[in-house]
Amino acid sequence: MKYLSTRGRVRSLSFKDAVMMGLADDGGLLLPESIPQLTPGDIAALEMLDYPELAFQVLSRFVGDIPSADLKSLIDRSYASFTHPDITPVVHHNGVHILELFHGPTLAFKDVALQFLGNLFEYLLAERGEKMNILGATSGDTGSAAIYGVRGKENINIFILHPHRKVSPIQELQMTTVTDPNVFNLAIRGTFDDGQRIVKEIFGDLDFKAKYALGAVNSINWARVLAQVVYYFYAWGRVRKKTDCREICFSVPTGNFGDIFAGFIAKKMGLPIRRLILATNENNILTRFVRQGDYSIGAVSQTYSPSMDIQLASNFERYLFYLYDEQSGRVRDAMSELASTGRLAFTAAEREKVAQNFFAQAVSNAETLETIRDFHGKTGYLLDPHTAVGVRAALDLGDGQTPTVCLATAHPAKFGEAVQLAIGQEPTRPASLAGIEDREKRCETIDADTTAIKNYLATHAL
Ligand SMILES: N[C@@H](CCOP(=O)(O)O)C(=O)O
Repeated sequence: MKYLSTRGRVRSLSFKDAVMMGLADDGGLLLPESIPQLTPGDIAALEMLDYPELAFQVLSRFVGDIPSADLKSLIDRSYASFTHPDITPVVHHNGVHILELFHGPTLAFKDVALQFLGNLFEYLLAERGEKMNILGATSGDTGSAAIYGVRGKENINIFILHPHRKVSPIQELQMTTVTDPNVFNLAIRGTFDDGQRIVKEIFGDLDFKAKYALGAVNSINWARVLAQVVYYFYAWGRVRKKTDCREICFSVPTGNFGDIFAGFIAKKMGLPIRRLILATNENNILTRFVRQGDYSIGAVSQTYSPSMDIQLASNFERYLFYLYDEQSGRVRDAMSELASTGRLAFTAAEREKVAQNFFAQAVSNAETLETIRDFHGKTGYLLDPHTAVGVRAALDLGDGQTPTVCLATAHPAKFGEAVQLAIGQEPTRPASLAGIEDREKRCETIDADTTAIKNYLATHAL
């Protein structure tokens, strides 16, 4: 399996080189040259595998250059830190199937890929005798998951930018209370979009990237998306066992388009996904794209689901590559139009193609709280605000026949304020959060300025 860039100027990379490159050197995002196709028989054979074995079966179709025993061992170690024996269990309430993705060390779906990526980086660096400085941006969940994935690891420093006072208090503490010497938290005076832009600008300076051996943990890194493809297959097997369904829908709360793009890849591989329901909060650029063909960047709003407070979705570029029939020249033109005008428009034929894969809904703050309250009232099950956005969209857009799996992307305890507003009491905290407010903290506040961040990196890099 070889990898190419959406912008067409990087080709024929091995999986390992694609992981190390992170953002493609031509500014695009890396994708496999072809998507492995599974027959119904292949899919049936995956249905009841346990999570690590399933992960091995899915990943090995995309990874051509890591010996099987090593890949298996990386996968096993990555999921050993999860607190649920099923890793990503599916629970069923009131006809809604909920895929719980929050049983990793930082209580969000990001752990599923970032525990693996942390171990993979360690493995590749040891093999190459190299060091790495990871640079990432977070709107709340990627940061702590990435930090936990590499804290204390040799030959890796990690620098995470989060928007100052725009993540939940628990999300902030999960990052800033990790005081291992290789972890650097930077609270930027700006939004997540500023952080993501800065990260891309710095990766785009190829001399700087090479000099400081930069590595990417955001979903610009293909390994992130790939590891997330696995749980779509996992949920399919569990829901099929329960309902004997022939097709399935997924409702995915999304901001950066990475999680739902993983579902799109699963569908391209042959998983019988009838609908991918894209659920946004009031930052509704992706919903406007699906519903009206209007992809125009607005100002970022702060909502009760801060991890999705994003305008410019990174992985949208990967989707454009397929929407434009894999013509990288068209992707290049679109990305430069977006950079200069802040918007993209789509033809009727393109909109029709989008509609074959996606339904979309934007869920307001008030609807988010209402959904947490109603669902809790009816079932006793507590949704976090991001999951509530997805559940609301699923209830409104499901076809009433095909089972819909809602991705539960985070534990409600990460968002105490929203839960308190919805049901009048704080969520019960898992053991990992006990006393988190009292722990030592380390974080610096810095302007959302590329040069300032580069200077910081140059001073603190390995
Ligand atoms: N929602 C994310 C934003 C970064 O997205 P990523 O998937 O590219 O890492 C977060 O919680 O940080």
